[in-house]
Amino acid sequence: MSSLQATLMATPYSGPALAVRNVSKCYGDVRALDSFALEVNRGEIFALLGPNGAGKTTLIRIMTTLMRPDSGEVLVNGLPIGRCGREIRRQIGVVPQENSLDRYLTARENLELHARLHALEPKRARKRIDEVLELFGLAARQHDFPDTFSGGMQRRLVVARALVHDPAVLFLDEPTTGLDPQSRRAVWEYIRSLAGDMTIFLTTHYLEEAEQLCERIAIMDHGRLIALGSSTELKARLSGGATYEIECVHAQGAQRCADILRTLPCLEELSLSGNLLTVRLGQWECLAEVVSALGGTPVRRISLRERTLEEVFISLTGAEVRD
Ligand SMILES: Nc1ncnc2c1ncn2[C@@H]1O[C@H](COP(=O)(O)OP(=O)(O)OP(=O)(O)O)[C@@H](O)[C@H]1O
Repeated sequence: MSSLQATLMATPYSGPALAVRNVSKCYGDVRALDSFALEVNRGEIFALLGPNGAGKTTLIRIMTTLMRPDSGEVLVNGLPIGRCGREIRRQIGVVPQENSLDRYLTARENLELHARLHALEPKRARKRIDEVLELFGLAARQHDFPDTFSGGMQRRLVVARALVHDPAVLFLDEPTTGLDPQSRRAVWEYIRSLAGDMTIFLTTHYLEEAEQLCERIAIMDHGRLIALGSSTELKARLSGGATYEIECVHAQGAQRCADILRTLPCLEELSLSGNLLTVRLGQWECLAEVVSALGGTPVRRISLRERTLEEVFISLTGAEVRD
């Protein structure tokens, strides 16, 4: 162990779990990360979102010591990736996009192999493997081969494997891609149950997943951080007033209302589908004007349409499909 490692490990660390400072990485002409910066607090569940090709996997590969950045600094629990790779690998758990289980080993043997790779003392390994099998609802199937498992069970086994050595920071790269809604929710429950001491960093294409699990969400695109905050904070960034749905009892009434509402100065957008009107107002204060403009038209419901994280994501990263 170098003197730097010894000094860093001897000092109690109270800073962020992850600190990424001014990191750039190019593949030939492609700039995957461009002066990227981010801090993740200890014990936080944090999501990184971005369209295909935004640079998420590159960033995870750098933070998990699988790749060196061209420039910039990355600290994991205060340890610099360039000089303390081995110690960092001891402190992190990684759930890659692909399941990468050994199909010729049983579920338990997969966990035992991981424990040996991390040089866990056998008695401690046995206890820990029993714990994670129990925690992830896999104890009854521990002697079966992963090929006989459902997609959800295989994913749970991969997460369980990443936890065998009790990491301080857990990286999950698209943890629930390809799972049905029930299995996805089950994985969420397990992830939630880990929250507390462990820092969890996940990437996902499911915006609901980020919203359900994470205290803070970062959105990146073209290798840069473009937004950061809680889902409520991110939604509040969307400008453009308030959107209401007005459900009339009859389609004729909706058409008549649409004609009247179109004359109001505060109306920014209106769409009509059958008996449902969707109106965007410059300010929510104009709702009273809208209600009085409806006159005596029979209306079943007027409701505020909440902004979604997807709207924030699309407004920041554009609507075009990436290759
Ligand atoms: N080994 C590589 N060689 C060349 N270009 C690469 C390599 N790996 C990634 N890239 C490019 O770098 C950019 C960032 O890729 P990266 O895989 O980090 O994005 P991502 O956000 O993880 O995408 P996805 O959501 O599709 O997994 C993309 O333009 C990608 O084509």
